[in-house]
Amino acid sequence: MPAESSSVSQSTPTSSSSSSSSSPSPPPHRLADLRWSTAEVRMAETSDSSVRQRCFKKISVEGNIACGKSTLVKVLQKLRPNWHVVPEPLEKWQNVVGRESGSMPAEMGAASNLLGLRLGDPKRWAYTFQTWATLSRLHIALAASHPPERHTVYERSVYSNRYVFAASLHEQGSMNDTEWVVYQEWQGWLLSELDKRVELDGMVYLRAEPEACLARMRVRNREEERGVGLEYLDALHKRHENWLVDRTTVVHHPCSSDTPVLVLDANQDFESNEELQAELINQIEDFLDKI
Ligand SMILES: Nc1ncnc2c1ncn2[C@@H]1O[C@H](COP(=O)(O)OP(=O)(O)O)[C@@H](O)[C@H]1O
Ligand SMILES: Nc1nc2c(ncn2[C@H]2C[C@H](O)[C@@H](COP(=O)(O)O)O2)c(=O)[nH]1
Repeated sequence: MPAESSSVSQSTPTSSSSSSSSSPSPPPHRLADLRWSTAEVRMAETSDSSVRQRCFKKISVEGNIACGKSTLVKVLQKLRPNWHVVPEPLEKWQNVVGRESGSMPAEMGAASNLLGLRLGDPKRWAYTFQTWATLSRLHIALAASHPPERHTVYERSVYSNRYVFAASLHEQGSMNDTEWVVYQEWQGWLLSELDKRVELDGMVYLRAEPEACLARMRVRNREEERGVGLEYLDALHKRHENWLVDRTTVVHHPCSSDTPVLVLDANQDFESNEELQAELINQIEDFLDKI
C-alpha cells in the first residue's frame, strides 16, 4: 500500500436523511425496541424524506479489525460532543439476549457469546453471526436516524457486514452457497426497502496495513480473537481496498459506488498524539462539509 496521508476518493454527493425530532440524545437501545408497527415505520419514513436538509450527514467509519476505529470514534466523541457517535454494538455480539424475557435460559452461559462461537467454529456460526450483526446494526442505525439534528458517525455499517465480512466468509467456505444466497436476498431486500433510512452520505476508511492491525489486535488481546491471524486480516484488507479504494466491488442499492470516501492513514500512531487526532478530526469535518 503506498504511503499517503489522506484523500477523498469520490466527491459525488448522495442524498441524505435527517430527522425532524429535536431530542438531544437517542434513547438507550434494546432489541425489544425492534418491534415497530408498520404505521410507525411509515411515519418515520415520511418525516425523514420531508425534512431532507443537506446540512446534517450520516457517515460510517470503516476499516480492518484493530485498525483503530473505536479509538478514533472515542476521540470524535471527545472533540466533537455535538456529533452523534454510534459505536459498534460489540457487547450485543458477546452476550446475545433475546427479545422475549426468558428466551435465553440462564444455563446457556458461554453459548450466548456469538462472537466467540463464530470465531471458534466459523462454519457452524458464520451465517448466524451475519444475521445477528445485521439486526443489531440496523437497530442502532434506525434508532439513531430519529433524533439527531446533527452529524451521525457510525462505527462500521450494514455495508461492511455484507461487502467485507459476509463476502469473505463465503469465499473462505464458512458460509456455503445456499447460506450466501439466502443472506444476500434478505439483506438486500431489507436494505432496499429501508432505502434512505440506511443510506450513508459518506464513509471514512481508516486504512492500515494488516501487519499493523495484527500487532494492535495482539496488544488489545480480546479473548475471542486469539485465533485470528494475518491471513484473515489480509483477506479483510483486500475486501476493504476493493470496496473503498478501487471501487470494484459490485454494490447494491442503497449502497452506491459513488458514495464519497475519505481515506485516512491509520498506520500512524494517533492514539497518543493529540495534534494528529485534531488533524484527523478536522479532515473528517472538511469531508462532511464537502459531501
Ligand atoms: N493509531 C494507532 N496507533 C497505535 N495503536 C493504536 C492506534 N489506534 C488504536 N490503537 C490500539 O490498537 C488496539 C485496537 O484499536 P481499536 O480502536 O480497538 O481498533 P478497532 O476498533 O478498529 O478494532 C487498541 O489496543 C488501541 O489502543
Ligand atoms: N463475521 C463478522 N464479524 C464482524 C462483523 N463486524 C465486526 N466483526 C468482528 C470483527 C472483530 O472480531 C469484532 C469487532 O470488530 P472491530 O474491528 O471493531 O474490533 O467483530 C461482521 O459484520 N461480520
